[in-house]
Amino acid sequence: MSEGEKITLSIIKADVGSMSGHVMPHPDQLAAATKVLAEAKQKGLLIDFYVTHVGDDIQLIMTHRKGVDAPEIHELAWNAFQAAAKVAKELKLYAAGQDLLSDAFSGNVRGLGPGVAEIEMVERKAETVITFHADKTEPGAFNLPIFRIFADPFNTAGLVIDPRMHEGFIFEVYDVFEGKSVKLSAPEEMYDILALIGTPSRYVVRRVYRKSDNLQAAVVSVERLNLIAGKYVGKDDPVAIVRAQHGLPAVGEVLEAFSFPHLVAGWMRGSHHGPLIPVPQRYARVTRFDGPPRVMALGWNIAKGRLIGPVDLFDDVAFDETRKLGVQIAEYMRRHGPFMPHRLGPEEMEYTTLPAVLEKLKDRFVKTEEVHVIKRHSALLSGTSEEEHD
Ligand SMILES: O=P(O)(O)OC[C@H]1O[C@](O)(COP(=O)(O)O)[C@@H](O)[C@@H]1O
Ligand SMILES: [Mg+2]
Repeated sequence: MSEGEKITLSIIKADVGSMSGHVMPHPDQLAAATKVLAEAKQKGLLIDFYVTHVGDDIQLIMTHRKGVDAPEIHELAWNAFQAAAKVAKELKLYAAGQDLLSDAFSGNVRGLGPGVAEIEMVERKAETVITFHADKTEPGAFNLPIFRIFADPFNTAGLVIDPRMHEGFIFEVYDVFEGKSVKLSAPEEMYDILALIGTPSRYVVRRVYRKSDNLQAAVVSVERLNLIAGKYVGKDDPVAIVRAQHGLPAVGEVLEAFSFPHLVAGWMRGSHHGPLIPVPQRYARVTRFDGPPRVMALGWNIAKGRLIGPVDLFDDVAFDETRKLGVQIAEYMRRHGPFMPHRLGPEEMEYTTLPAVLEKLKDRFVKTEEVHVIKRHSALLSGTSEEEHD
């Protein structure tokens, strides 16, 4: 590979079945996916790859020269997931093939169930990259930390101190309901950015670019499984890629944004809020109430497409207090049982299995006197008659 040649880092992930409910995949599933990718590496389609999991989601981390959205790479990932799903079926694991929403591959895994984060880059002298892998949550879970990494000087000292990033960053915000995106500039438009991304169920920070030279610094998967399937099939469990160092936030600045276990949606049945807890690989399995939501960070250097690493970045005692606080918050939220704000609000519950339950009760509602009282009261307030108000 010559200097300045472009390579692509792709993470494609899916839940294709797991052991003991939704806790973690079986090692044979990882082995089956690894075999498919190893063959592709031997044939020269991939430069390098790494297979891992967070909770019940299998993560394919791949480098190649095919660019983003390349049909060959997406098909390869699809085949790897099919192989892992086959193992899940043989072992009678839970939810075998869950995220493979179609029987056939059709050129691109986007819209078929798996989550995708890809970035094409010209390798820098030392290309430091962090991949984030979350379980029991949605893509908007990355909004808060990504904002803090690239726009908050209280998190990222480099925004103030380093002239190479002092101009700030461009945020591409994606509306998952409309399929539209808008580019906004930080710090000038940071209140507008927050006006959108403070609603993480709808607006997701999809890509971030350094303003001075348009270098792409981050990408987040935006697939919302339930919106694709039209019903609840499992949670999105997003992934993200963040490039670091040398004119970008340092690795420590990137990780710092995860030192606060903020509340995210997606815990238990995709229907509850809980803290996002940063964990090392050994804790990347979800048990309490199928959670709480968690995120793993892997550190890499990329050398002519070769993946050097990973470093298990949250495997640091300095994150112990975050984890402790996260567990306390989890305990506090759990005590609300089926009540909001632990359970998601009605708008988001539309995309879970709750509507089927509410449907059954629909015909048992009868009009009551109180309604008239309320109507009369509203009519009085608005100066209309009760009939007019109807
Ligand atoms: O009704 P089922 O099939 O048991 O599914 C419920 C399961 O769905 C989940 O929300 C799935 O989580 P994932 O999205 O990580 O697969 C679990 O919390 C829960 O156990
Ligand atoms: Mg999952």
